[in-house]
Amino acid sequence: MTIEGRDLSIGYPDRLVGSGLNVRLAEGEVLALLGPNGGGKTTLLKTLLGLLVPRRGEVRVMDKPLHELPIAERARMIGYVPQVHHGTFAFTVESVVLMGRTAHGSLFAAPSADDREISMAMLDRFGIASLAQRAYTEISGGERQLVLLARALAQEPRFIVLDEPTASLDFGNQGKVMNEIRGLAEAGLGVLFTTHDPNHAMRAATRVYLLRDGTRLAEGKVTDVLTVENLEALYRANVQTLRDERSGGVAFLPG
Ligand SMILES: Nc1ncnc2c1ncn2[C@@H]1O[C@H](COP(=O)(O)OP(=O)(O)OP(=O)(O)O)[C@@H](O)[C@H]1O
Repeated sequence: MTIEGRDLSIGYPDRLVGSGLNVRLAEGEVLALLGPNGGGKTTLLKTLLGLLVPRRGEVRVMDKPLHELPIAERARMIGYVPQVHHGTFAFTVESVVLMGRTAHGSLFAAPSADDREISMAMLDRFGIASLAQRAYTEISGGERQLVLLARALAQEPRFIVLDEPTASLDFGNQGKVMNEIRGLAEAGLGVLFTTHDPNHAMRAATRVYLLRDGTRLAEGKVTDVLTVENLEALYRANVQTLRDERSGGVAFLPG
């Protein structure tokens, strides 16, 4: 099963952001999308999710046009973790996660015991079960990011799309989320995430897609594409590497 964007032109009513984009995400793989600020990553994600209409080309899920899939089926198929937001209404954290379960029942039905159990298990998975009865508007940015992750997983989708999932997280939680992403792919989900840290792509992704000015700069296996040359071209900045003598692993440093 795949999500596929074919020959996509992406953008907003008054602005073309990118064109000629072909993206494919299969179950069981992790695709990392990297690129400079304003390069089009979020616009591409939203187009693949059907939140923005492509100006050209099409998005297909399971080889059917995305727009032909009923909304409820889309919700069961694809989970989305947007860039962290503040929230307007003071829902409890548990209620926010339970919203992920509406993909599996009626929007207006009361949550079942199963829904509550799954939601609490997801909060526990990210070490934030103690926040369940707190107001979503009164927790930290990093905590909100973990709640949104828990909500997307409570949805039990086949694909999960994450926009900068580690942006507000502390060092420990960044590692936890990277491990979680790998675990999800091992469990058979297809995962697409954006990041500003090539090291996170190195840790968690099977493939990477480099996007600059709405154009694909390179795409392929992590070890082939994450090179100093490609990263310097992507960010128009100097990049250095640190090599660990024992493991042979490489880390990238900006500047
Ligand atoms: N709602 C909008 N209407 C018009 N233009 C927009 C809108 N949102 C973003 N843009 C523009 O589209 C371009 C791509 O933005 P996008 O958010 O996709 O970039 P990004 O790669 O996700 O950036 P960042 O890394 O800073 O989050 C930018 O030039 C941005 O100013």
